[in-house]
Amino acid sequence: MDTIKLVINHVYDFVSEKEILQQADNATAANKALHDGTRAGNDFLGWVNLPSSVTEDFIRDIEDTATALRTRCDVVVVVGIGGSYLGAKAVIDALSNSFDWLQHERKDPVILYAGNNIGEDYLHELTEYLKKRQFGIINISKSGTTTEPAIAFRLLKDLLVGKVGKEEACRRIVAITDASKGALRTLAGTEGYKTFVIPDDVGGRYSVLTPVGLLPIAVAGINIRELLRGAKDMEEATGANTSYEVNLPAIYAAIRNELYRKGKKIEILANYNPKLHYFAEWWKQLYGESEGKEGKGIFPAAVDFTTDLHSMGQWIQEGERTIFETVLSVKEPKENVKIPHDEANLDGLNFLKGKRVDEVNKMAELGTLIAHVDGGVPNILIEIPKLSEYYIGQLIYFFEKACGISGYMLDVNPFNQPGVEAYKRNMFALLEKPGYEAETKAIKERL
Ligand SMILES: O=P(O)(O)OC[C@H]1O[C@H](O)[C@H](O)[C@@H](O)[C@@H]1O
Repeated sequence: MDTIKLVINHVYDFVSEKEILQQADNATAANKALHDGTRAGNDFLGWVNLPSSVTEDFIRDIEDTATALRTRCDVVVVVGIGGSYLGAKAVIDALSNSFDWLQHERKDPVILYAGNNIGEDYLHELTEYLKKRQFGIINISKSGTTTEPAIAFRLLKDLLVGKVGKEEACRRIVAITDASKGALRTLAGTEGYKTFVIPDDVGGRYSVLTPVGLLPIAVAGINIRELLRGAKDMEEATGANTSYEVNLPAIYAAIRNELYRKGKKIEILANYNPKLHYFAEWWKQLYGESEGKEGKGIFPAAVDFTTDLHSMGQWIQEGERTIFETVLSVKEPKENVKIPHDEANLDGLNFLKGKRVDEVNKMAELGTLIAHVDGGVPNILIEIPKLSEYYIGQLIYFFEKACGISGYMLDVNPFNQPGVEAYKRNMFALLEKPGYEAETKAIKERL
């Protein structure tokens, strides 16, 4: 299999090869536990064999539904928060033209997002824009009770029904939620929306290869078969019996845990391709919610280079030495752009004439890697041959698998997120939600 590569020699000044090898048993046991279901959170392991268990009927259903939405809509709004939108946005942004929404004579609908914030102006501006468009909605919520998407969906549904009538609106709304529980399931049943199920044993942040990610991705015109093929190949290459030396997620998980033990408390995921910005946002949720608990866990941060070398670069080079970097390096860009000659040469850059822009980017990447390692920042490199469905599929499964292994090596349950409830309880108490009377009284006394 042609594959993404893990380059680890730039951590050796901080964690030795021997120390990495010493983690073989731990990492392999953690990987095995994900397959055997013998550790905490074993009711949320549906993602482990997901790529290899997808059926042709399922893919067709997704593709047919996507075609129906594509036929009726110029714009499709993905309503969801956290794991219910980040995976789709990560993949769509990685594989689409950067100026996608500005293209005229489009063949694919524009994908917009709502329900991932409670911004009043955002919702106003979105609904104003949609008044003039033929739009549809993919409403995604695993629990079916999350406040942010529920508010956005109320507004968008009202707008759509008012614009095209109940019957047509029903053809343009798809709900993706739990098989039986939650308000969204009930609503979809009453209204007769087309629905897809988020499997019980797949948590939100591991759900990009379920309809949660696949439907919006297919609507955007991206090949989900290739995405799944990449993920499946990575699933096969990282099975329970794969030996540690060639098990990329196990090695990555082991290194980051060793670095953490040595005081590297923050991991910065860096990219040199602006299309990967949201991939890092997806990764942040995956690792942040999975590992940040019980007073433990690496803090996942992200930067876009070279953009952020002109802002965060100073901190990374010379700030507190508690960080390490994981760099996403895309080998081959899709296009070929050469730097032109300039007669006046006022910027002094004629020495670059005729060189590809990517050559400059690659030298910035190499120069930064050397500078950061010299400055005390260990670097892990993930080489991606090119941004394609197939390799993004590999990368998704790689990071999911590594996250499960890493969480078990840290001795936490990587599949729950109890801490997320704290703000919700306070918000509901402050909003005087029925049933929260005692909490309302208690919180108001503190104000
Ligand atoms: O899909 P939903 O149930 O609406 O949840 C959406 C998101 O919000 C929750 O509060 C969790 O912290 C996330 O893990 C989840 O992805």
